[in-house]
Amino acid sequence: MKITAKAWAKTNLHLGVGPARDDGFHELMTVFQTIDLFDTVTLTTLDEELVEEGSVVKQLSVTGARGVPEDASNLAWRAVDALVKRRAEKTPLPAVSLHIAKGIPVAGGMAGGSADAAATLRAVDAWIGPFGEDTLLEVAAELGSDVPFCLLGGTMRGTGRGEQLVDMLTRGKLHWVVAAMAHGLSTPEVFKKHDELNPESHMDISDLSAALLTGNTAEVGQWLHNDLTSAALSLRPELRSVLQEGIRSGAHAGIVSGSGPTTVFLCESEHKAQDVKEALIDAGQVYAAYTATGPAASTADQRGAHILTVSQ
Ligand SMILES: C[C@@](CO)(OP(=O)(O)O)[C@H](O)COP(=O)(O)OP(=O)(O)OC[C@H]1O[C@@H](n2ccc(N)nc2=O)[C@H](O)[C@@H]1O
Ligand SMILES: Nc1ncnc2c1ncn2[C@@H]1O[C@H](COP(=O)(O)OP(=O)(O)O)[C@@H](O)[C@H]1O
Repeated sequence: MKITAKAWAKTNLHLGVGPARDDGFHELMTVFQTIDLFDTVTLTTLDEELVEEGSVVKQLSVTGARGVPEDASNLAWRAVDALVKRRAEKTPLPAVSLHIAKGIPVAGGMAGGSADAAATLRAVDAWIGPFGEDTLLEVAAELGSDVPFCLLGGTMRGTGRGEQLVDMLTRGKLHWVVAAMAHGLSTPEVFKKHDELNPESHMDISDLSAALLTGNTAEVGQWLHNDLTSAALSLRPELRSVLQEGIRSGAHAGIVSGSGPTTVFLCESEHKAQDVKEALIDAGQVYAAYTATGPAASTADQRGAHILTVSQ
């Protein structure tokens, strides 16, 4: 059996970071949105080999990016193990291989690993499920704070450590430029730097929520905000001039995506986004730039991680 699932990248239209909790995570007030860069994960059963104990994953390969682990530390591998453990029956299963085709910048604040975990949960669910949406969401939250959102997609408010999700109403599509850097940033390091710098927390999303309802891009642009900006800029001072170049070349607003170092720019139209992308590439500071729209999908069954193909 061969199952391919797809999951979108995310950005945070608002990322308010509250105090660190006893478990080390920070209380968040965030607005997630999918944007239409994506990874796919293909799970293939290796029917000649049955596994009675330990992981059913025997191989993992990655194309489209460097620096992604190809062992049991990969979030997609961990997602298979975590969901297989939830089976009521403990009968042996065929071994599987995983292949990840990356289109989402790695360690870029765009939830690439979380997207792969979410796509893998959908693939395993199609293989040996159904487990039910509640179990999938529970396992997703065990795997990482961003994984539940990657499973559901769309535009959602995230609280707690980001795993408590509520749908948000939005109108129309937003046009984005995504500027990726050659080297990623570690999320825990960015939160650590944030704690050292201790900037003011912004936990009010009412203006952004109202702007999203109008569908007016300039207004949405006015309320984009990320509390991790000072930490990301302190670790990567060159992001300041990338942000300036995006605005100079015509974007309404630019922000660091999540923990960075990817930056995202909100533009009035697809045409304007193309101009901003070219200006960013010409300025020579970014590794790659893409145009994208958010929220990513136009049909309900594709808004989060979803199955693309199943073959016997
Ligand atoms: C910052 C955000 C914003 O959406 O995304 P990225 O920019 O990484 O994509 C997320 O909060 C990242 O989520 P995710 O990447 O799933 O993080 P996790 O694996 O759960 O946690 C990794 C580490 O990040 C820190 N962390 C994460 C979430 C949170 N609410 N508080 C934290 O302090 C902790 O140091 C934790 O050990
Ligand atoms: N499937 C995966 N794709 C990308 N990175 C992964 C994956 N599994 C584990 N990782 C590890 O997670 C780190 C963070 O990657 P990623 O999820 O892309 O970034 P972010 O947390 O900034 O959104 C990477 O440096 C890599 O070591």
